[in-house]
Amino acid sequence: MTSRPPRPRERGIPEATVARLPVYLRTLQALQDRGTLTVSSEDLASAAGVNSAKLRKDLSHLGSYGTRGVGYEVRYLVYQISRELGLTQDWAVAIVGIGNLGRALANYGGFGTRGFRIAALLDADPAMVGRRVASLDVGHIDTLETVVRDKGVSIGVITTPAASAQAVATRFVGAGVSSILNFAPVVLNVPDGVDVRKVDLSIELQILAFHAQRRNGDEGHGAEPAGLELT
Ligand SMILES: NC(=O)c1ccc[n+]([C@@H]2O[C@H](COP(=O)([O-])OP(=O)(O)OC[C@H]3O[C@@H](n4cnc5c(N)ncnc54)[C@H](O)[C@@H]3O)[C@@H](O)[C@H]2O)c1
Repeated sequence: MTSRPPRPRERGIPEATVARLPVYLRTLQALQDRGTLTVSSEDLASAAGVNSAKLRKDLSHLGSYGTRGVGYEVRYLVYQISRELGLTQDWAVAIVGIGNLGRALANYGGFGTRGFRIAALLDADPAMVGRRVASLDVGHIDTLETVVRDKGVSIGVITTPAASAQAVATRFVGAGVSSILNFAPVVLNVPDGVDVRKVDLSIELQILAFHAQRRNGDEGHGAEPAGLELT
């Protein structure tokens, strides 16, 4: 597990710089929304209302110097500033499939304290759409792309039946979500660069059953010869 990066003050970043970082961030996010990939220090400085020498000095405290002739990469700078401000710890999560399991996860209060915010709940069943679960209105699966964009969803949780899971995963990936937690009993195909974690309680139970069987067998028939292991 990685330790948290030192906070701005711990790293000796001047308070005046820290105070300007949210201004740069807001400006950069507006550029990002317009699809801008890179920005020169002059353009960023004028949009943020500071002079460009000050801006370059501020960003140098973050270890960000830009590239001569290109400027700063907007997306990376958004990430760097967010990280400095400690904003990267909030992960917006969308759950798709608000049945028994999806509802249980949505109602679990422990995610928020760990930086995971359930930002959206989606389902395909018209009887479920519009219902209120865990203080959120369940949205229709057809709105997935909009919801991912508007809520900044970075982790997708799939709790649909197996037959729907691949289609949901494909839509998550298409919407730019590159971290998926899959509870459906199916192997998902995703492109390189997308992380899928699969949770399967039945596998855990089978492992427990295996050990319990060995324990019971040992009690009933005497200990196995030392060194005999299943491979
Ligand atoms: N990983 C585990 O340990 C574990 C444990 C229990 C259940 N599961 C799996 O989790 C999944 C959900 O189980 P459940 O008991 O909550 O089922 P459920 O039938 O109660 O809920 C499934 C929900 O998914 C919705 N849905 C179906 N197709 C959809 C689609 N294309 N888009 C959006 N929503 C869709 C349904 O309307 C329903 O609300 C199943 O795949 C089940 O096998 C996994």
